[in-house]
Amino acid sequence: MIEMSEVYKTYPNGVLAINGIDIVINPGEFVYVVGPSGAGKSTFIKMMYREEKPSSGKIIINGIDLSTLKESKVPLLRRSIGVVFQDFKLLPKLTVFENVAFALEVIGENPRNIRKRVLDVLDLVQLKHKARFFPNELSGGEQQRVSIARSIVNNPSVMIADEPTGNLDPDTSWEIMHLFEEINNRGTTIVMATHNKEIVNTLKKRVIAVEDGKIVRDEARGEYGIYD
Ligand SMILES: Nc1ncnc2c1ncn2[C@@H]1O[C@H](COP(=O)(O)OP(=O)(O)OP(=O)(O)O)[C@@H](O)[C@H]1O
Repeated sequence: MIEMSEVYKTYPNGVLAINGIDIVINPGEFVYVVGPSGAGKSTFIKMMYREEKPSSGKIIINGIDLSTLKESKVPLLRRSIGVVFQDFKLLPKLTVFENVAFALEVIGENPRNIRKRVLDVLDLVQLKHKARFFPNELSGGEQQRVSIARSIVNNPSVMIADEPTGNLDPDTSWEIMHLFEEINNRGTTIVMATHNKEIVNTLKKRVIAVEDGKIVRDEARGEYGIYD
């Protein structure tokens, strides 16, 4: 479960990015975060994986209180949260297999388990046959599928995605969305910031709209709204 209460965030330059947010996201939900550019969507989701800290308020993820979480415990939190970005963030000098395996190597998993788990998730994203390729040998959609595989290899209960289809063409965006749906159907909670109106209005999910750092709309099967 994700819970925020009375969360505010002011950046060091004085910008008030989050202006009082209260929200509960239950296990297994699929939530879109929408709103105009600069509304605070990225800040909102960055606080969920402790990329940013709130200036005040409480954030609890899977029972972990992020406001009191020590810096040394952040890696532990990140293991229960998969993160996917618009620009994939793959390591260019590592193969597809190595990019995905990396997340398990750092936690000291044994090599046999790593191999099995990595091949399982590459199978899920249909890229097992490209395990030895390097990121620059893949299309954008394939790179995003690798980054999704990497984000779920630890079996996280929560997946956070910031504009995951932002760099992809419409057909590829749909493929990626179907993959997210499949992952969600297996029980993973998904919170996704997106500007993709067509997807939000077609693949109906809970919609949280953020404007000026506040939640202005929260609907069970919502619409994108009138943002660009
Ligand atoms: N690191 C930072 N330091 C200072 N101000 C920031 C920082 N990151 C974001 N901001 C500001 O905080 C506000 C919210 O930004 P945020 O990136 O959360 O918006 P967003 O809704 O994700 O926008 P977009 O849709 O364009 O990605 C904006 O005014 C932005 O300029």
